[in-house]
Amino acid sequence: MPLKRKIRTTLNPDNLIKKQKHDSNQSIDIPIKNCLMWFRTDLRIQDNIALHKASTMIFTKSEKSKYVFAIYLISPEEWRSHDVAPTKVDFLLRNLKELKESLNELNIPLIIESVDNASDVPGVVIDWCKRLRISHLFANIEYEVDEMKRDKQIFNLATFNSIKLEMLHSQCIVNPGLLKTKEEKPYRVYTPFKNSWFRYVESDLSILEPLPDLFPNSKSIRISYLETFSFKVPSSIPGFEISSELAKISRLNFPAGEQYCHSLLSQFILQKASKYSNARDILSQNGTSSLSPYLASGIISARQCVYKAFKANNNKISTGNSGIVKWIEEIIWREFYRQILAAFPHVCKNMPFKKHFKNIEWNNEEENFMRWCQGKTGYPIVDAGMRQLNGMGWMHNRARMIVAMFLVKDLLIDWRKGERYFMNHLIDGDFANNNGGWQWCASTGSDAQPYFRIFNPTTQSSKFDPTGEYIRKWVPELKHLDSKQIHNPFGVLKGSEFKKLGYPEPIVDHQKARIVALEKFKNFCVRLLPLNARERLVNSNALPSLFLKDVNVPYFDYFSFIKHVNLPELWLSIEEWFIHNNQYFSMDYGLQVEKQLKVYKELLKHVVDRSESLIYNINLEDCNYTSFSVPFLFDLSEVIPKGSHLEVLQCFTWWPGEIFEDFIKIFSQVDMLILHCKEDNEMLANFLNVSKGLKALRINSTIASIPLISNALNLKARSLEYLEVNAGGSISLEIFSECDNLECLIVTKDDDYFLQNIFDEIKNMRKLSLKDYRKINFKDTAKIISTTNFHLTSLCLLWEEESDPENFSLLVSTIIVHCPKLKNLEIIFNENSASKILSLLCSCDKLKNLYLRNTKDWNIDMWMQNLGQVIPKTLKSLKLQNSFTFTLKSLKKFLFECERNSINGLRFNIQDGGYWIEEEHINILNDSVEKGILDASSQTSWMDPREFMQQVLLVLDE
Ligand SMILES: Cc1cc2nc3c(=O)[nH]c(=O)nc-3n(C[C@H](O)[C@H](O)[C@H](O)COP(=O)(O)OP(=O)(O)OC[C@H]3O[C@@H](n4cnc5c(N)ncnc54)[C@H](O)[C@@H]3O)c2cc1C
Repeated sequence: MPLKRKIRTTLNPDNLIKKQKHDSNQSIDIPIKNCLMWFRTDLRIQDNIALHKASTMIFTKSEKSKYVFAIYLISPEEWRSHDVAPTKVDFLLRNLKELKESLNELNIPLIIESVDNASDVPGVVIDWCKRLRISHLFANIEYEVDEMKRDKQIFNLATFNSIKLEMLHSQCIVNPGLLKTKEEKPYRVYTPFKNSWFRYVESDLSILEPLPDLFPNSKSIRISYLETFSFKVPSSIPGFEISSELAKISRLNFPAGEQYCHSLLSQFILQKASKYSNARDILSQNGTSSLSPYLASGIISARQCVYKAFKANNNKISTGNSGIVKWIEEIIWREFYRQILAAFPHVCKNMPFKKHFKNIEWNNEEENFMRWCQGKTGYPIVDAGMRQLNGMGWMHNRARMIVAMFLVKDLLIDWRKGERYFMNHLIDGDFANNNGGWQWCASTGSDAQPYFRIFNPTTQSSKFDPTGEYIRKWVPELKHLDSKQIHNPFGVLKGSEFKKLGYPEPIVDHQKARIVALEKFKNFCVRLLPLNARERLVNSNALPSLFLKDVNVPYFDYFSFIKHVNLPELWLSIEEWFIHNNQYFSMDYGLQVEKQLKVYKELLKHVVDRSESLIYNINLEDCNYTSFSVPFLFDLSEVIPKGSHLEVLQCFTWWPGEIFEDFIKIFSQVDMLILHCKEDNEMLANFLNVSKGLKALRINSTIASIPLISNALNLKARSLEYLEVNAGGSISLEIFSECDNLECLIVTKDDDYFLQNIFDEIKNMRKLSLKDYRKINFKDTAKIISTTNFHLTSLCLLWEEESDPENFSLLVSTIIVHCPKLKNLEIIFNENSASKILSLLCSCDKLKNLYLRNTKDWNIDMWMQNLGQVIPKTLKSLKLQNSFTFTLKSLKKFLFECERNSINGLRFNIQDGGYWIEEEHINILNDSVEKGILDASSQTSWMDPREFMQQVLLVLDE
């Protein structure tokens, strides 16, 4: 029997609403007497759906003797069991006072009653209903499991007492449960949820409009029910007291009341929202809205927030000002986590969203946990975050992510302990967001960080608190440190200086902790057909126990296996590996085995189902078209949705046309293409003709004429931004004269055509690379460079033979004049041109990477000694081909000059190790690494399609 997921349908909020409707259809309509509004996490009068409904019901009946009452129950036991922070209770009480006053102006009394036992809550509400002659009880839904259980009891009690309970959705703009995947399932991944959310709201923008103002009660209520106006809001609750200092800070940072909250929102939208995209991550900047306490307690609705943003964004919601859209997307995260809570109630029961993570063995070392809580871990950024939480009851989002990740991945402490500590201290403690945030950081949640992504706290610190201002504010022991020392004082300062700070040493070594964490988590995210997935399937009788053998590639019949496997369950175990692989699904190597393909295809279906926004990366280079992989590839259109986005396609032109016919049905866009041309292919040409895009193209190994493909590429030429031609011969290169937008051109193997045509108009060129040229000379190259309009940042000029030595000075002076932004230079030179290279270096004051090459062995002793004097301070990497040799003396002189010239952290690399290098060379180099002049490094040359894509992006994003 396959595994079945148990879902507790009775606690689904929509079921509760359906039940209300069902029961009310069956009972006689209850005559309206008075209405009671039960406030819970919705302490506002504006845009409060339940309150509005109650008020409208009384007003439309226009009966002066019928009224709306309001009630709030103080329930310390419930608060304790949900770890509500004292500072949040204080905030609630302050807001209750404001709410009471606002209601008072509408002649609505607010009854406040304390209930000692949580189980008494339903009875107390119904008692009040009886006392006040309530016929209709209104409340907004709370999605947590305990709250839903409580409301179910109230519903039964109310029905028994002939009171109609109306529960309404008011926490979200798009109610949980409304948006579903194509398979009618709740979303588990944020991005498709967000896209669907935008589509839904954009289809009817009136959803965003807040409700109109409330109708007041008739003043006569003050005569008939005077005593109900006399309730007082207590100023504190025993067991939830806070220190006077925290009370002061809390009042200063988070004043109470709807009015204040709306002025905060307006100020944010007016002054900060447009810069939100960048400012939101900088810890010392007050770049976020600080509205979370108000949203968490319902002082403001999400709809009011988004409506204001929408108006400021010229009535746009998913487009327009990027800062505003980003902010709206954060509110959508809030909606996402609420729908997760409603659809997967097991998250409320201390369970990870991905249940297979429940068996991780945590270290849970109490001492480490205490130090984390107190902000004494020795990692300044973590400590600053925790001290901000302890000091003001709130923490910046970036800091929340850093400290949470640190607790789980560096200290290997159960995320639930952190989640609880947060709830116990946050003024904005909100179960859905907190649980979602923690599970995201712990990699156990819906759309969580993959387990192998572990924040380095020191890097995070220098990136998001570059000046150290945030750390200085919260960790005063470090306030005198400069912006370099402050992120890692233990690593940077001398022992004695560090001791003087009175600040703790790091409790763990991040690098070691990272490795341990990876091992721990890896057990839960195994590769194809993982043991634990097999175990689960065996335990649930989905598979016979012979499948339990711990072998990497199990020897069993995949076909019968697949019949037994419950793929959605298996999917849970391997989802990290697929989906979080940068959102790319790569169909490459390992496709040869028919049975494996079958599994692969089934899994692909599940990958696709779970991520609408999946981007495909197809590498057909390794496929053998006589093998089984072909039928599988022909079927792709059954699996991959129409209109999908193909980011990189790597293929041979001799692949069967049917494959490309399939691609035409599926992909509407191809961004990058790596083409191995051997012959023409009509279907591939058709596919290129109908697909949009094509920013980058690499052509390899042309030996035959390919007019159809050439024509297709011709039409794409205008959009090309990156072009790499590693093919000589018969490809028709005329197309490239159309490449007006080209930013990067790499040509190996020459073709006369380039000389005459392509270089006329390359004004946008930022990277130019000419390799293995025979016919081109320095003069022509200089001419080409002079047309690039001063944009070039990378230049690579490699010839097999130097064909034009006399024009080398012209080339160098052209580079000097026309390449003021040059950052990367790769060039061949010899004895004759050596001095020119030195003068070139003198003028390249932005150079970062320099690769010097030669085609034959050459001793560069003299030259090397001068090199240290001229290399720019910006240089970070110097590579020499191993055909250059030099003595120890010149190496020392070079390093001495580098030191004198204040060169720091230069990566010095002799390609392929340099076979002539002796031990003494190595010792000298190591010495310089220790002194900080050099930085050790290595290099690789192999490049797979993913790297190709990264290289393209790097050039285009520069
Ligand atoms: C480990 C962890 C725990 C968290 N615990 C809580 C919590 O208990 N309560 C809480 O409200 N938020 C929580 N968050 C989310 C987020 O950190 C806060 O909402 C945000 O810092 C509040 O500041 P702001 O109001 O200035 O946010 P803004 O950046 O101005 O965002 C506006 C609103 O969008 C919502 N929002 C923003 N980011 C998120 C997010 N990542 N997830 C869900 N909603 C978001 C919040 O309601 C927020 O008020 C947590 C995040 C993490 C990583």
